[in-house]
Amino acid sequence: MAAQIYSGEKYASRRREISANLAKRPEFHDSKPLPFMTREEKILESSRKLTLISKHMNEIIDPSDKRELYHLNCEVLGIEGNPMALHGDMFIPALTAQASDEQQEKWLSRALRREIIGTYAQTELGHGTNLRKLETIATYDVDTQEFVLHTPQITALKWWPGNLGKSSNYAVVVALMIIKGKNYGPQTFMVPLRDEKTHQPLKGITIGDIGPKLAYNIVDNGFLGFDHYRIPRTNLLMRHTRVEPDGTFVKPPHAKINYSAMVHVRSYMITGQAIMLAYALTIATRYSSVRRQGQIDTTQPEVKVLEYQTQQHRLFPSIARAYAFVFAGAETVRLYERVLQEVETGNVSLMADLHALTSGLKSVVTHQTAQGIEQARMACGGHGYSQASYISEIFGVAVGGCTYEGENLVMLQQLARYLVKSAGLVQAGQSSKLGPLVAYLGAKSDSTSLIDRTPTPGFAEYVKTFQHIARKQTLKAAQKLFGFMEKGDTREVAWNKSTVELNRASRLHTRLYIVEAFVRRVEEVADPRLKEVLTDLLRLHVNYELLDVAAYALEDGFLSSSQLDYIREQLYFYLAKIRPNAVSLVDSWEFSDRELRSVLGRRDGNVYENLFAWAKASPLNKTDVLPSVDKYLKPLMESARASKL
Ligand SMILES: CCCCCCCCCCC/C=C/C(=O)SCCNC(=O)CCNC(=O)[C@H](O)C(C)(C)COP(=O)(O)OP(=O)(O)OC[C@H]1O[C@@H](n2cnc3c(N)ncnc32)[C@H](O)[C@@H]1OP(=O)(O)O
Ligand SMILES: Cc1cc2nc3c(=O)[nH]c(=O)nc-3n(C[C@H](O)[C@H](O)[C@H](O)COP(=O)(O)OP(=O)(O)OC[C@H]3O[C@@H](n4cnc5c(N)ncnc54)[C@H](O)[C@@H]3O)c2cc1C
Repeated sequence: MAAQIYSGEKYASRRREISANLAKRPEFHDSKPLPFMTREEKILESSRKLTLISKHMNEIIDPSDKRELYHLNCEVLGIEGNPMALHGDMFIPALTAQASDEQQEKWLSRALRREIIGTYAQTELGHGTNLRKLETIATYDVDTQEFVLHTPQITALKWWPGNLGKSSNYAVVVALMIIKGKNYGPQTFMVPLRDEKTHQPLKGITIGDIGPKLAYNIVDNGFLGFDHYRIPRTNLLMRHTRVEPDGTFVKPPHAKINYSAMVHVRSYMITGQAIMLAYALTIATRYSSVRRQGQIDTTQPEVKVLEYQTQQHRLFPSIARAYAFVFAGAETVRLYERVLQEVETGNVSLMADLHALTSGLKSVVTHQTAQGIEQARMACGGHGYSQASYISEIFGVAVGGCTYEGENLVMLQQLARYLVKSAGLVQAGQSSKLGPLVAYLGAKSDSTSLIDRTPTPGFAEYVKTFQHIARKQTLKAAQKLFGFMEKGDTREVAWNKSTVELNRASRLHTRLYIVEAFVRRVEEVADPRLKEVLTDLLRLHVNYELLDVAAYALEDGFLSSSQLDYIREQLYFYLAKIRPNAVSLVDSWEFSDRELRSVLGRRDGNVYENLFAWAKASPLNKTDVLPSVDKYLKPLMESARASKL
């Protein structure tokens, strides 16, 4: 199963080897539980481990293999981030996709060797979503052949970039490029921020950390201001866009090619989110198979809470989603890598498809992941609320994904643009022009679903039902938009009046894609035992998902209420059928205790002993009487007693 999760036995067994290697190297382990550390201690500890990784990485992994590096980071550094998180996730990808060969020679090679540390500085205090209205300006000075970076007002301060605050000495900065008074929109520049030797901010730079956040606090998200700060013309990233010495602008082959670092993260984060969901479910499912409370049969001992149907309903559909997301994530990464290669040869034809797909997936997956993690926390009762479970941290980190790389409700609209265009083609009788991801929009629906007509309906019936729902909603939402426009609204006003419906279409389209990705993967599985378990999980998934969106199919009679009852019964059947495999389904992700960082979710299942040992190790328990008691509580009680006398 691990080979299915990690797209092949090779990487699955490399993960095991890496974990086993690290188990023998205590210097790579957390020196104490992260929840017992202050933010400063966590940053120091993370930097220590980062240095070890840099020194010894070649002994443990193949550093050219991104997935091996990812696993090493998960084991050693964990999810709370590290001082070079953005260096790997965005700075290097931005240089790879946007710097010319010459620029790569100069900067990328140094970045890869970790001679410099970089980040991606785009968001500002006043603007994150609407990139065209960023306020940091880069004005070209023809005489000196330099760009002058400037922060004209407080809202133009860069705000949020990870590792900008304290760690990075370079950034890929996004600023509006002005040449001879003309605004050429957001462009990307390589900008030195700190002295390479002293790490002091360079003259003209104001920089610092933005303070603690919900989670992800090892990362020093930062602020940055420029005071007429000069960089050479050749610091504009020039793989696709160029500015000649005389200020002539050479257009890129695609207007949004500069957005590639964002598309990179959106493509990879689907897998990252699946893994965080699987972390929380591993903890909650293991704990639920240890925790005994209440009886189902009063003549029998108390049961494991995992025997309750409600607990299964709380956890198992999310287990199925984690599998679905990791399968969809693998497809997204393959598409991203293909588009990256094609863009190199000047072929930008798939950029729009990739953008639409990743915009939708990013939004749906992060939302459902956050919901699933929060349910996993509640599934652990009181102990889920303790940081010993580590689920609150996992939630805090994962839910950030709903906001970063484009706020979810905004990104759903990007997919909706694509769907509306496709609906326009259908309306115009040009369905043959639809891309493969939306070809179903041009097909004709059956009048009713056949879901309950055979003893075990094939997945095709479910897919057809999801297609029917997504098609109906897309055409309806597009019709709403076109209707407002026909009545005289501008496209923008009409769009705003239709966005709730448009975003519903985007979600349904994306959920259909996820179901199809799951079906595609299960169909490929050769081993019959594995196929049976995955098929059960997929059956649980399609029934749960369909029930969740059934209103769309009930309203036009595509599904009948008796079919809905059938779907419900199928769901309950598969909850029970999956129960004996539940712990194995989470164990198959093969997370070591080190990677999971959860006292509650440890593989040994000694929950109570582990929790007690953890509590005793809490810094508050180092002394019996705290200074706060000596200083305040004792005098308070003493004066109360004295006044009574
Ligand atoms: C291995 C690692 C894995 C784990 C990773 C975890 C790491 C976590 C670290 C967290 C780091 C976080 C970093 C950040 O958050 S960086 C900042 C991210 N910021 C955003 O995402 C901003 C969101 N806003 C935007 O992207 C754009 O402004 C937006 C797309 C919303 C609009 O842009 P714009 O106004 O320029 O465009 P329009 O809406 O007018 O659309 C015009 C057309 O352009 C098309 N388009 C837009 N973007 C793209 C693209 N990227 N590629 C292709 N095409 C694009 C759009 O669809 C329109 O097309 P049509 O006119 O044909 O409809
Ligand atoms: C953990 C974390 C890490 C980050 N790391 C980085 C980084 O490394 N580099 C970087 O540059 N940035 C980073 N960011 C910033 C992040 O990319 C932005 O916060 C994000 O893109 C959202 O933009 P915003 O803050 O402007 O939200 P806003 O756009 O202000 O969103 C506020 C509300 O307005 C709504 N809204 C906005 N526009 C529209 C619209 N057109 N239609 C309908 N509704 C709309 C949104 O849906 C939302 O409900 C990070 C953020 C976080 C939380």
